[in-house]
Amino acid sequence: MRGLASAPGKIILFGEHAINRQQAGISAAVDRRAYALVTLAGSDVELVFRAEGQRLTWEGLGEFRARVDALRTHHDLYGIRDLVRGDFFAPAKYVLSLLRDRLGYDGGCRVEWRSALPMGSGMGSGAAASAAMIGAFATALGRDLPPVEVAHLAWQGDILAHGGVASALDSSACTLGGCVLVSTSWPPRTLSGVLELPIVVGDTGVRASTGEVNTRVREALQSRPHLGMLFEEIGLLVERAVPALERGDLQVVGRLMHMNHLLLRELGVSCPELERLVEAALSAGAWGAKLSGSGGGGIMVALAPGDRVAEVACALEGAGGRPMALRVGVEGVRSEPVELWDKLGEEMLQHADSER
Ligand SMILES: C[C@@](O)(CCO)CC(=O)[O-]
Repeated sequence: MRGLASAPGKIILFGEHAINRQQAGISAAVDRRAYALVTLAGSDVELVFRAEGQRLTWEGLGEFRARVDALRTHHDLYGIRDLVRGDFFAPAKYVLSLLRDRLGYDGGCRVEWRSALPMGSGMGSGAAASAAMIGAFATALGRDLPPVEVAHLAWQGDILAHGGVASALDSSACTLGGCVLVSTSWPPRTLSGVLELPIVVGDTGVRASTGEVNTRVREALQSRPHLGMLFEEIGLLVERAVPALERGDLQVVGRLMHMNHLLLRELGVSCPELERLVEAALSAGAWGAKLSGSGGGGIMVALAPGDRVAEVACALEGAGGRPMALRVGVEGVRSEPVELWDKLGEEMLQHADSER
């Protein structure tokens, strides 16, 4: 029995880092997807992504989960970071072990991924991979899991991947799709009327692990506690951004995005490459631009008047970035026909949504 599912990547419009300090944030799904194929057979668990692979038993997976749970109980963030550093599949293994309990399946399985999302770029590659795996597993078993439950399970993987503390910003957008407001109360709220945002994404090409950037932020806060003020200011921007987004006042949204960027820069998570791209986007007429994701590299997003989008993309390229024309607010996790798997070559992965 086989099941195929896909989940979109994400951008963060507001609130990265502050979201992990009691503030709200806003993320949106974008049309680059991760795909997972689950084949139910045998008795072992096999995980395969590109040249990497791991084979283990459910018992081994249970032991792994117990180790993670002990570290989480003791809030041992360095322990979690070290565990994950050396194990590419750690988040998937953790989610899979939770999923096994939820679905009551303990036969063998092989999970394979193909993804159009660059890793360490701030596009939610990990959350999308988890969401797609959960969706594919449920599909293979002919079961239906409510999207909010998938989002919650995928979030558990991000907690590991992000070094012990993660928000539901990535997992919510990658699972529920659309544009979501994530706050301290569960579940996240889907924002209405914001599907056609004229967003241009610029990739710096610099890769940074969210877990490592999060650790740097935590250490910076220990030595300079006054930086904590920045999170409250970001929270205030989110409060203003929600109504502006819902009434379609994109000029205001753009200005608020840029203010968010300045606060993130003060926090120390920007880098020269991101600064160059943000500056280029603004000079080319964007209403606003900011880094998106944990920072330290990865992507930035610019919100621009429709007739400036091409110019902004051109400016990003001129400043050394790779512009991406992405649709924002696309569908979340979904089952796919299994036959699609063999067609997922490089070209298809780049345009997987637009070709449907
Ligand atoms: C930096 C951060 O806020 C965004 C990661 O995409 C981390 C998190 O939300 O877990």
